Amino acid sequence: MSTEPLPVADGPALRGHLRALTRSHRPLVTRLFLASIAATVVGLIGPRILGDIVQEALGRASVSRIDRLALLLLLCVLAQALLAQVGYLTAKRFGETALARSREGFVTHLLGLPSARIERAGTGDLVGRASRDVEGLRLTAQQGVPTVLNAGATALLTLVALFILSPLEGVTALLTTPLVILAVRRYLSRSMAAYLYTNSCYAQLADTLTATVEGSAAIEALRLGRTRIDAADTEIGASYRSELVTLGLRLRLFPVAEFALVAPVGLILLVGGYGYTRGWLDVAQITAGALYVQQLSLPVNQLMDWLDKIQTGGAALARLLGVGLVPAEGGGDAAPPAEHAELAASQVGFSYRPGHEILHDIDLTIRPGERLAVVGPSGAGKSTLGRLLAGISTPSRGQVTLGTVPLERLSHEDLRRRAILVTQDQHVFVGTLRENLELARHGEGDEALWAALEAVAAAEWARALPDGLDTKVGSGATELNPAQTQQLALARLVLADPDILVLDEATAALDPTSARDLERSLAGVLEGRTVISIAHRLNTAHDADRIAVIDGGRITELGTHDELLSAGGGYAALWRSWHGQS
Ligand SMILES: Nc1ncnc2c1ncn2[C@@H]1O[C@H](COP(=O)(O)OP(=O)(O)OP(=O)(O)O)[C@@H](O)[C@H]1O
Repeated sequence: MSTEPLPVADGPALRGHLRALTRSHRPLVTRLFLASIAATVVGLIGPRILGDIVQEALGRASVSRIDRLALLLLLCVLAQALLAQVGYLTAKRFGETALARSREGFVTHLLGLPSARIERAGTGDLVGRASRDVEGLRLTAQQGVPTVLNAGATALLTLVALFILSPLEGVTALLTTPLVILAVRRYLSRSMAAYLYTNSCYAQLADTLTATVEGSAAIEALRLGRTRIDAADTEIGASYRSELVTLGLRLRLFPVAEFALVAPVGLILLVGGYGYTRGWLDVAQITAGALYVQQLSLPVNQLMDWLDKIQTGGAALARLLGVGLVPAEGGGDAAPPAEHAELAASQVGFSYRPGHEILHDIDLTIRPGERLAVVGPSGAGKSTLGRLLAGISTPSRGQVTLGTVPLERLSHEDLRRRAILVTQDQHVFVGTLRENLELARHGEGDEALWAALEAVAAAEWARALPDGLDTKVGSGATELNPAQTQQLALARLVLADPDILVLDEATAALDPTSARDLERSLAGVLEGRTVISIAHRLNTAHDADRIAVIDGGRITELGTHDELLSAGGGYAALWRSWHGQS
């Protein structure tokens, strides 16, 4: 199945996000820079003092003067360690805050994603972003940001100190810099795309593995094991090749960087020696200069090392921010229509893929409190129509309105209060039975929760649970069977108390007797609400006020059971054959 990955934020969007983050944490960033600058400045005094000690020793100065200089040197080292620690902790705090904000933004956008868009993206893409990318960003934010900010400030200030000490030595230290700039530019021009590609390869691999695990029963039945292994091998091969590309980029960068760091120390000594013979430099300057250049290698090495990991973190952040580029669904701000408004579809068409319309020209008005059954052959478009009438999907053309308001213009909360879809695929969340019920409506007392369970004939088994409402249910705890899971979903629906219910084969997971029992007990609960039942048992249709027959994505018949029977069309034939059989 072809997927359409979620978007990825581009460079300007990424920079905008980082700028906004920095602006919103200005005091923290200011403290970070002040601490880094202070640590570096104090650190730069050390080599200078060491140079003076050498100079004094050569000049046969008194031992007490050298002692004083040594004590000063010790104080400088201690002060530098202390300030560097403050800088590192501040940077870590900034990194953690940035990580938390990015994660929160990601989760918020994720929850607002239209379900149809998630389906098109495939689970692997989302799982990859939520796991591998979040982890990549965590590493960068927790370790990379503090290291890079500190190392950057240290390298810059060390260079400034070198120029103040001796411009000749400063220029000498920069002789190999163009080489590094060229290598880094070459690396950066390719690395972001390469890391993005690597991440997408892993997402594709996760997709294939997830689909294999989910479909394991079908794969075993159809003997498709070899095909799935081959598919996974292909994805692993692509991931491996993408890793080779990024490894090649790193292998071309690091040797150049190493040379560019080692060479200036030798150059400074050469130039220093020549300068000393010509009287341009003294021994203190040469000693301090060589130590500064040596001192530069640690932050520059750290920067080089993290350049790579920052790219991975940047690619991860671009993918996390990309989720926010998909317009959220149900974000409408229209005023909710009056209670018990009419639900109407007018000239509705719907396509999952452009150019492949599934529903055509649907015109349907459902009165408040009406019970409508939707029947038709498999693949006719019944579930799709149910999703449109519950506001889960938005029509590709035409409108579904509640009163006068199109459903997509209602806010999430208003829509959830007014229309709910219940399908046969229900989920038990890991937690207590109470928590599972409270998902529908928070803060209800036990009485209301039991009344809801009672309404769907679930109270008996719920009371038999070891801790009643406080029993842990779901995977790894007390497992509920399909019938109980469905009853739990219906109990949630009773609590949510919407005007409109769309039941998409909601009782299909139950055996016929339990289904009929449940439908009977639900009848009281459904009283007064608009109910659209997508039915595969024709008795549901028989009990409805009206029946819509869908065939080939169109409403082919619409009327009461008796009207459709006397019309002698497809429904009448279906009813006769079903009734004959039963
Ligand atoms: N997520 C999807 N992406 C692409 N096509 C889809 C998707 N869901 C359904 N379809 C296609 O849309 C058409 C209508 O599907 P739908 O599930 O609405 O029919 P249905 O009448 O409810 O079928 P059934 O009774 O078998 O559930 C089918 O051809 C189906 O393959």
